[in-house]
Amino acid sequence: MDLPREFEERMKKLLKEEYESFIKTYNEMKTQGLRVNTLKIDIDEFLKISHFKLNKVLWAEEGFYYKEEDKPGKNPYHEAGLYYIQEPSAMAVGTLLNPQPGDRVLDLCAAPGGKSTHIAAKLKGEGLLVANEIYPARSKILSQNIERMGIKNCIVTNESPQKLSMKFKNFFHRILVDAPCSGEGMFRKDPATCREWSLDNVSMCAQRQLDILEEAQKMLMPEGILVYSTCTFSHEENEGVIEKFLKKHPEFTIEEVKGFEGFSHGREDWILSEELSLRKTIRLWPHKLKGEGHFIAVLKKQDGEEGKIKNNRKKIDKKSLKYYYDFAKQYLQNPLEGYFILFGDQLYILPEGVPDLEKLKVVRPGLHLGIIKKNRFEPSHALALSLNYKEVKNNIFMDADSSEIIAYLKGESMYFDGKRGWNLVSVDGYAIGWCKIANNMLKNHYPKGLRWVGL
Ligand SMILES: C[S@@+](CC[C@H](N)C(=O)[O-])C[C@H]1O[C@@H](n2cnc3c(N)ncnc32)[C@H](O)[C@@H]1O
Repeated sequence: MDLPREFEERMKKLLKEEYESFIKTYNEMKTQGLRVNTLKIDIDEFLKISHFKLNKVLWAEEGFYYKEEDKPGKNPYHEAGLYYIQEPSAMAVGTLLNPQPGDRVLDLCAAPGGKSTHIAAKLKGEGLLVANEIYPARSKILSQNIERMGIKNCIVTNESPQKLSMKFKNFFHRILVDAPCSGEGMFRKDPATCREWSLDNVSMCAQRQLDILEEAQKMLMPEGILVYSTCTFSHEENEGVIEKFLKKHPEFTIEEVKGFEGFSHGREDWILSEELSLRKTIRLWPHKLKGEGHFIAVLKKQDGEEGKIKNNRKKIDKKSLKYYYDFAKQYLQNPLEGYFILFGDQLYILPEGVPDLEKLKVVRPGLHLGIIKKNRFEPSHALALSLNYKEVKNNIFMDADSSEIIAYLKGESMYFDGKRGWNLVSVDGYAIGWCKIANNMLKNHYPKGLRWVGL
């Protein structure tokens, strides 16, 4: 790989005798991983049904290395949300954040959603996840990934950290700042980051990271946990940012966390700091473990006030839900219930404990159920992916290695002898989308934007 000269020189100076083994990794293959979505399938069952050649990632029980030839990105199980393709080192962040069912968690820099979907799996459907992304186009991709993984208790916002912190004062039990960074740890995975690297950019990133952390800390409850992570090696963006943050916020301390084989500690000596607790931060190096470069700091807020959040939301008039209930009676074993909310004609169920979202740009205020049309209800793709086939009355089952499932994913209509009306299509028993049956024809409702092309 063609690395920036200044980057190589810096790393040589810092790593000294370790440099040779570090630099050799750039001639090796990048590591690739997938994380089983335990919201939909348990790990043993996944290992039984998938024919991938997988090896365990040490620091994430749901994480596995896969082999390129298995092409897990182009597989019906992927579309059914049975796993998320995630760089193995990145899985350490969810492990160390360690969210508990019932927690309120904020993922402040969330797109495309690797860590958010990991957090959601750990919440096991209980509690609240707010997944935020500042760029509109990226927030849509984040929302799609949340939906594919069948997550019900997540709202997706498209806001700046400043705007969010005005709303959610001292509200979250756990916050993740997976900060935008110079990406030095991802050069093998993403050569574009390598081309864009400069020392000026490193400094700019460090300032932006501090600004983001400043907003994040306002939203954390006392005793809450704030995890800061980057995928870069630069000490300015790692130990440097944490040192500056702690100086300004003595109410935070660095937590001692469970290490895993291959993890290294932070380098306070690289920023000439006497703050020895910086050693408790974690570094993941490609020459010491099977993964790309990462930095993780787990911080705890010792004191402060707990926030009170108002919720003046009016309950929705049940009459406007008539078409939803007609649909649910005809097609679901039991109607999904909860706190309903209508955004225009789009119907959602809000997760529990969501405060008033007024004045925020909300991409997805919870589980999208569908659209209330003039005289009927049309179920959403998100609803399909959040269901188990046992919750639905009409089902169509397809095998993962059948030509039918490929045709379905390509958006084709086909002859099919099934029950009239809406049917849930499943691959090996895992929901993948809707179709409608009429006159022995299957009308395909797999979303246009997700359809497979060129196979
Ligand atoms: C490292 S990526 C996040 C990856 C994500 N957590 C995951 O695991 O899939 C950082 C994200 O921060 C966003 N970002 C950029 N500038 C930002 C800012 N000023 N405030 C908050 N987020 C920002 C980027 O658009 C990007 O999506």
